[in-house]
Amino acid sequence: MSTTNSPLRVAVLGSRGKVGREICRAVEAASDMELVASVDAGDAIEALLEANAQAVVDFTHPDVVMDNLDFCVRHGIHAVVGTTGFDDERLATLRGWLEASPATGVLIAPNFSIGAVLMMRFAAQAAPFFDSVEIVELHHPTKADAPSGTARRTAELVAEARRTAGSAPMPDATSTALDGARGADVDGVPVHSVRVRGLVAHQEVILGELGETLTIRHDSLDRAGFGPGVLAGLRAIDDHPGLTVGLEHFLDLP
Ligand SMILES: NC(=O)C1=CN([C@@H]2O[C@H](COP(=O)(O)OP(=O)(O)OC[C@H]3O[C@@H](n4cnc5c(N)ncnc54)[C@H](OP(=O)(O)O)[C@@H]3O)[C@@H](O)[C@H]2O)C=CC1
Ligand SMILES: O=C(O)C1=N[C@H](C(=O)O)C[C@H](O)C1
Repeated sequence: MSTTNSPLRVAVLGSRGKVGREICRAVEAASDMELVASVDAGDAIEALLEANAQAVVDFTHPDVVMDNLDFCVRHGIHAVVGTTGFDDERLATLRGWLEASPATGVLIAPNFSIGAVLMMRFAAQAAPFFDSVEIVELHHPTKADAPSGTARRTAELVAEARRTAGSAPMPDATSTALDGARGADVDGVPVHSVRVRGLVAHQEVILGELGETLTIRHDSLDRAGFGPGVLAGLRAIDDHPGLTVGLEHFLDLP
Protein backbone atom coordinates (compact mmCIF):
# COMPACT_ATOMS: atom_id res chain seq x y z
CA MET A 1 0.00 0.00 0.00
CA SER A 2 2.85 2.40 0.76
CA THR A 3 6.05 2.88 -1.19
CA THR A 4 9.11 4.94 -0.35
CA ASN A 5 7.45 7.71 -2.38
CA SER A 6 4.08 7.48 -0.70
CA PRO A 7 4.10 6.82 3.02
CA LEU A 8 1.07 5.09 4.53
CA ARG A 9 -1.45 7.73 5.61
CA VAL A 10 -2.34 6.87 9.22
CA ALA A 11 -4.89 8.38 11.61
CA VAL A 12 -4.99 7.69 15.36
CA LEU A 13 -8.29 7.50 17.25
CA GLY A 14 -7.85 8.10 20.99
CA SER A 15 -4.80 10.19 20.19
CA ARG A 16 -4.72 11.99 23.57
CA GLY A 17 -5.10 8.78 25.57
CA LYS A 18 -2.34 6.94 27.41
CA VAL A 19 -1.63 4.54 24.55
CA GLY A 20 -2.79 6.77 21.68
CA ARG A 21 -0.12 9.37 22.54
CA GLU A 22 2.59 6.72 22.23
CA ILE A 23 1.18 5.45 18.95
CA CYS A 24 1.21 9.00 17.49
CA ARG A 25 4.90 9.23 18.43
CA ALA A 26 5.66 5.82 16.90
CA VAL A 27 3.88 6.65 13.62
CA GLU A 28 5.59 10.05 13.40
CA ALA A 29 8.97 8.36 13.87
CA ALA A 30 8.31 5.76 11.13
CA SER A 31 9.78 6.83 7.79
CA ASP A 32 7.23 4.77 5.81
CA MET A 33 4.20 6.38 7.50
CA GLU A 34 2.61 9.79 7.86
CA LEU A 35 0.35 10.78 10.78
CA VAL A 36 -2.42 12.60 8.89
CA ALA A 37 -5.08 12.90 11.64
CA SER A 38 -5.25 12.72 15.44
CA VAL A 39 -8.80 12.27 16.73
CA ASP A 40 -9.93 12.13 20.36
CA ALA A 41 -13.24 12.44 22.24
CA GLY A 42 -15.22 15.43 20.95
CA ASP A 43 -13.38 15.60 17.61
CA ALA A 44 -15.26 14.82 14.40
CA ILE A 45 -14.39 11.43 12.94
CA GLU A 46 -14.94 12.95 9.46
CA ALA A 47 -11.38 14.29 9.90
CA LEU A 48 -10.30 10.85 8.63
CA LEU A 49 -11.92 11.59 5.27
CA GLU A 50 -10.58 15.14 5.05
CA ALA A 51 -7.08 13.74 5.74
CA ASN A 52 -7.58 10.91 3.22
CA ALA A 53 -6.44 8.36 5.81
CA GLN A 54 -5.67 4.88 4.49
CA ALA A 55 -5.52 3.20 7.90
CA VAL A 56 -6.54 4.06 11.45
CA VAL A 57 -5.26 2.91 14.79
CA ASP A 58 -7.96 2.75 17.51
CA PHE A 59 -7.10 2.93 21.23
CA THR A 60 -10.30 4.48 22.55
CA HIS A 61 -12.92 2.82 24.75
CA PRO A 62 -15.03 -0.36 24.48
CA ASP A 63 -18.21 1.81 24.38
CA VAL A 64 -17.21 3.73 21.23
CA VAL A 65 -14.98 1.41 19.22
CA MET A 66 -17.83 -0.25 17.27
CA ASP A 67 -19.12 3.12 16.03
CA ASN A 68 -15.59 4.02 14.96
CA LEU A 69 -15.19 0.74 13.07
CA ASP A 70 -18.59 1.08 11.42
CA PHE A 71 -17.42 4.45 10.05
CA CYS A 72 -14.01 3.13 8.92
CA VAL A 73 -15.33 0.00 7.20
CA ARG A 74 -18.09 1.96 5.41
CA HIS A 75 -15.41 4.29 4.04
CA GLY A 76 -12.91 1.53 3.15
CA ILE A 77 -10.34 2.61 5.74
CA HIS A 78 -8.25 -0.22 7.25
CA ALA A 79 -8.25 -0.45 11.05
CA VAL A 80 -5.66 -1.70 13.54
CA VAL A 81 -7.49 -1.96 16.84
CA GLY A 82 -6.12 -2.24 20.38
CA THR A 83 -9.32 -1.25 22.17
CA THR A 84 -10.77 -4.10 24.21
CA GLY A 85 -14.35 -5.35 24.60
CA PHE A 86 -14.68 -7.70 21.62
CA ASP A 87 -16.94 -10.69 22.28
CA ASP A 88 -18.21 -13.20 19.69
CA GLU A 89 -21.26 -11.03 18.95
CA ARG A 90 -19.15 -7.97 18.13
CA LEU A 91 -16.78 -10.02 15.97
CA ALA A 92 -19.75 -11.45 14.04
CA THR A 93 -21.12 -7.92 13.49
CA LEU A 94 -17.74 -6.78 12.19
CA ARG A 95 -17.50 -9.74 9.79
CA GLY A 96 -20.91 -8.76 8.43
CA TRP A 97 -19.80 -5.16 7.82
CA LEU A 98 -16.60 -6.36 6.14
CA GLU A 99 -18.53 -8.55 3.69
CA ALA A 100 -19.85 -5.32 2.19
CA SER A 101 -16.32 -3.87 1.96
CA PRO A 102 -14.19 -6.86 0.91
CA ALA A 103 -10.92 -4.98 0.32
CA THR A 104 -10.86 -3.51 3.84
CA GLY A 105 -8.81 -5.10 6.62
CA VAL A 106 -9.46 -4.95 10.37
CA LEU A 107 -6.96 -6.32 12.88
CA ILE A 108 -8.21 -6.72 16.45
CA ALA A 109 -5.36 -7.55 18.83
CA PRO A 110 -5.95 -8.01 22.56
CA ASN A 111 -2.29 -7.12 23.09
CA PHE A 112 0.21 -5.47 20.71
CA SER A 113 3.25 -6.22 22.86
CA ILE A 114 5.41 -8.94 21.31
CA GLY A 115 6.19 -10.37 24.76
CA ALA A 116 2.50 -10.70 25.58
CA VAL A 117 1.82 -12.47 22.28
CA LEU A 118 4.58 -14.96 23.16
CA MET A 119 3.24 -15.33 26.72
CA MET A 120 -0.17 -16.33 25.31
CA ARG A 121 1.43 -18.80 22.93
CA PHE A 122 3.66 -20.37 25.62
CA ALA A 123 0.71 -20.65 28.01
CA ALA A 124 -1.35 -22.51 25.40
CA GLN A 125 1.58 -24.83 24.64
CA ALA A 126 2.13 -25.63 28.32
CA ALA A 127 -1.52 -25.92 29.39
CA PRO A 128 -2.14 -29.59 28.45
CA PHE A 129 0.89 -30.70 30.51
CA PHE A 130 -0.52 -29.43 33.85
CA ASP A 131 -3.56 -30.30 35.97
CA SER A 132 -4.28 -26.65 36.93
CA VAL A 133 -4.07 -23.33 35.08
CA GLU A 134 -5.12 -19.97 36.54
CA ILE A 135 -4.50 -16.43 35.29
CA VAL A 136 -3.73 -13.33 37.35
CA GLU A 137 -3.81 -10.03 35.45
CA LEU A 138 -2.64 -6.84 37.12
CA HIS A 139 -3.33 -3.33 35.79
CA HIS A 140 -3.53 0.40 36.62
CA PRO A 141 -6.78 1.40 38.36
CA THR A 142 -7.94 3.63 35.45
CA LYS A 143 -8.57 0.57 33.29
CA ALA A 144 -12.19 0.36 32.06
CA ASP A 145 -12.64 -3.39 31.79
CA ALA A 146 -12.05 -6.50 33.87
CA PRO A 147 -10.80 -9.02 33.16
CA SER A 148 -8.36 -7.61 30.62
CA GLY A 149 -8.72 -8.50 26.95
CA THR A 150 -5.35 -10.26 27.14
CA ALA A 151 -6.47 -12.43 30.06
CA ARG A 152 -9.70 -13.36 28.29
CA ARG A 153 -7.81 -14.32 25.15
CA THR A 154 -5.20 -16.28 27.12
CA ALA A 155 -7.96 -18.20 28.91
CA GLU A 156 -9.64 -19.02 25.58
CA LEU A 157 -6.36 -20.26 24.09
CA VAL A 158 -5.59 -22.33 27.21
CA ALA A 159 -9.09 -23.83 27.21
CA GLU A 160 -8.88 -24.64 23.50
CA ALA A 161 -5.47 -26.33 23.94
CA ARG A 162 -6.81 -28.42 26.85
CA ARG A 163 -9.93 -29.43 24.92
CA THR A 164 -7.83 -30.49 21.93
CA ALA A 165 -5.55 -32.53 24.20
CA GLY A 166 -8.51 -34.11 26.03
CA SER A 167 -7.36 -32.74 29.42
CA ALA A 168 -9.40 -33.62 32.50
CA PRO A 169 -11.31 -30.86 34.35
CA MET A 170 -9.09 -28.89 36.74
CA PRO A 171 -9.09 -30.06 40.38
CA ASP A 172 -10.93 -27.70 42.77
CA ALA A 173 -12.67 -28.90 45.92
CA THR A 174 -14.03 -25.45 46.87
CA SER A 175 -17.54 -25.94 48.23
CA THR A 176 -18.05 -22.55 49.86
CA ALA A 177 -16.59 -19.21 48.74
CA LEU A 178 -17.23 -15.49 48.95
CA ASP A 179 -18.47 -14.08 45.62
CA GLY A 180 -15.45 -13.43 43.42
CA ALA A 181 -12.98 -15.30 45.62
CA ARG A 182 -12.21 -17.79 42.82
CA GLY A 183 -12.07 -15.12 40.13
CA ALA A 184 -14.05 -14.97 36.89
CA ASP A 185 -14.66 -18.17 34.95
CA VAL A 186 -13.51 -17.64 31.35
CA ASP A 187 -14.09 -20.81 29.34
CA GLY A 188 -13.43 -22.86 32.51
CA VAL A 189 -10.20 -21.02 33.39
CA PRO A 190 -10.20 -18.90 36.59
CA VAL A 191 -9.07 -15.30 35.91
CA HIS A 192 -8.20 -12.93 38.78
CA SER A 193 -8.04 -9.15 38.20
CA VAL A 194 -5.88 -6.82 40.33
CA ARG A 195 -6.12 -3.01 40.01
CA VAL A 196 -3.31 -1.15 41.79
CA ARG A 197 -1.98 2.38 41.27
CA GLY A 198 1.56 2.35 39.89
CA LEU A 199 1.05 -0.74 37.73
CA VAL A 200 0.92 -0.58 33.92
CA ALA A 201 -0.10 -4.00 32.47
CA HIS A 202 1.07 -7.35 33.80
CA GLN A 203 -0.05 -10.97 33.67
CA GLU A 204 0.91 -14.27 35.23
CA VAL A 205 -0.25 -17.65 34.01
CA ILE A 206 0.24 -20.15 36.85
CA LEU A 207 0.32 -23.79 35.83
CA GLY A 208 0.45 -26.57 38.42
CA GLU A 209 1.07 -30.30 38.53
CA LEU A 210 1.81 -32.62 41.42
CA GLY A 211 5.10 -31.42 42.96
CA GLU A 212 5.78 -28.47 40.62
CA THR A 213 4.46 -25.21 39.21
CA LEU A 214 5.39 -23.18 36.14
CA THR A 215 4.69 -19.42 36.11
CA ILE A 216 4.76 -17.52 32.81
CA ARG A 217 4.83 -13.77 33.48
CA HIS A 218 4.78 -10.77 31.21
CA ASP A 219 5.22 -7.12 32.25
CA SER A 220 4.46 -4.04 30.18
CA LEU A 221 6.55 -1.38 31.92
CA ASP A 222 6.02 1.45 29.42
CA ARG A 223 3.23 1.93 26.84
CA ALA A 224 5.89 2.60 24.19
CA GLY A 225 6.14 -1.21 24.13
CA PHE A 226 2.86 -1.42 22.18
CA GLY A 227 4.27 0.69 19.30
CA PRO A 228 6.29 -1.88 17.32
CA GLY A 229 3.36 -4.32 17.23
CA VAL A 230 0.99 -1.61 16.03
CA LEU A 231 3.42 -0.56 13.28
CA ALA A 232 3.74 -4.22 12.22
CA GLY A 233 -0.06 -4.39 12.01
CA LEU A 234 -0.22 -1.21 9.92
CA ARG A 235 2.45 -2.46 7.51
CA ALA A 236 0.61 -5.76 6.94
CA ILE A 237 -3.05 -4.71 7.03
CA ASP A 238 -3.44 -4.02 3.29
CA ASP A 239 -2.43 -7.64 2.59
CA HIS A 240 -5.02 -9.01 5.04
CA PRO A 241 -8.53 -7.98 3.97
CA GLY A 242 -11.35 -9.09 6.28
CA LEU A 243 -11.14 -9.64 10.01
CA THR A 244 -8.01 -10.90 11.79
CA VAL A 245 -7.98 -11.50 15.55
CA GLY A 246 -4.53 -11.56 17.13
CA LEU A 247 -1.22 -9.96 16.17
CA GLU A 248 0.38 -13.43 15.97
CA HIS A 249 -1.17 -13.84 12.49
CA PHE A 250 0.96 -10.94 11.22
CA LEU A 251 4.22 -12.08 12.84
CA ASP A 252 6.71 -14.62 11.58
CA LEU A 253 6.51 -16.86 14.65
CA PRO A 254 7.93 -20.42 14.63
N1 LIG B 1 -4.33 -4.14 22.58
C1 LIG B 1 -3.37 -3.57 23.32
O1 LIG B 1 -2.18 -3.85 23.14
C2 LIG B 1 -3.73 -2.55 24.35
C3 LIG B 1 -5.04 -2.22 24.50
N2 LIG B 1 -5.38 -1.24 25.37
C4 LIG B 1 -6.79 -0.86 25.35
O2 LIG B 1 -6.92 0.37 24.62
C5 LIG B 1 -8.00 1.13 25.14
C6 LIG B 1 -7.50 2.51 25.54
O3 LIG B 1 -6.57 2.39 26.60
P1 LIG B 1 -5.86 3.67 27.26
O4 LIG B 1 -5.06 4.41 26.23
O5 LIG B 1 -5.20 3.18 28.47
O6 LIG B 1 -7.15 4.54 27.66
P2 LIG B 1 -7.27 6.14 27.81
O7 LIG B 1 -8.55 6.37 28.53
O8 LIG B 1 -6.01 6.69 28.39
O9 LIG B 1 -7.38 6.66 26.30
C7 LIG B 1 -8.54 6.55 25.51
C8 LIG B 1 -8.71 7.86 24.77
O10 LIG B 1 -9.76 7.73 23.82
C9 LIG B 1 -10.56 8.91 23.91
N3 LIG B 1 -11.87 8.70 23.32
C10 LIG B 1 -13.04 8.37 23.93
N4 LIG B 1 -14.03 8.29 23.02
C11 LIG B 1 -13.48 8.57 21.81
C12 LIG B 1 -14.00 8.63 20.50
N5 LIG B 1 -15.30 8.40 20.22
N6 LIG B 1 -13.14 8.95 19.48
C13 LIG B 1 -11.85 9.20 19.73
N7 LIG B 1 -11.31 9.15 20.97
C14 LIG B 1 -12.11 8.83 22.00
C15 LIG B 1 -10.57 9.20 25.39
O11 LIG B 1 -11.03 10.51 25.67
P3 LIG B 1 -11.74 10.78 27.12
O12 LIG B 1 -10.73 10.39 28.16
O13 LIG B 1 -12.05 12.25 27.09
O14 LIG B 1 -12.96 9.89 27.14
C16 LIG B 1 -9.09 9.01 25.71
O15 LIG B 1 -8.32 10.16 25.39
C17 LIG B 1 -8.57 0.28 26.29
O16 LIG B 1 -9.63 -0.52 25.80
C18 LIG B 1 -7.40 -0.59 26.68
O17 LIG B 1 -7.77 -1.78 27.35
C19 LIG B 1 -4.48 -0.60 26.15
C20 LIG B 1 -3.16 -0.95 26.07
C21 LIG B 1 -2.67 -1.94 25.13
O1 LIG C 1 -6.02 -1.17 29.50
C1 LIG C 1 -4.79 -1.50 29.43
O2 LIG C 1 -3.92 -0.86 30.00
C2 LIG C 1 -4.43 -2.70 28.65
N1 LIG C 1 -5.37 -3.29 27.96
C3 LIG C 1 -5.21 -4.46 27.18
C4 LIG C 1 -5.98 -5.60 27.78
O3 LIG C 1 -7.09 -5.37 28.31
O4 LIG C 1 -5.52 -6.74 27.72
C5 LIG C 1 -3.76 -4.79 26.91
C6 LIG C 1 -2.85 -4.53 28.07
O5 LIG C 1 -3.14 -5.46 29.06
C7 LIG C 1 -3.02 -3.11 28.59
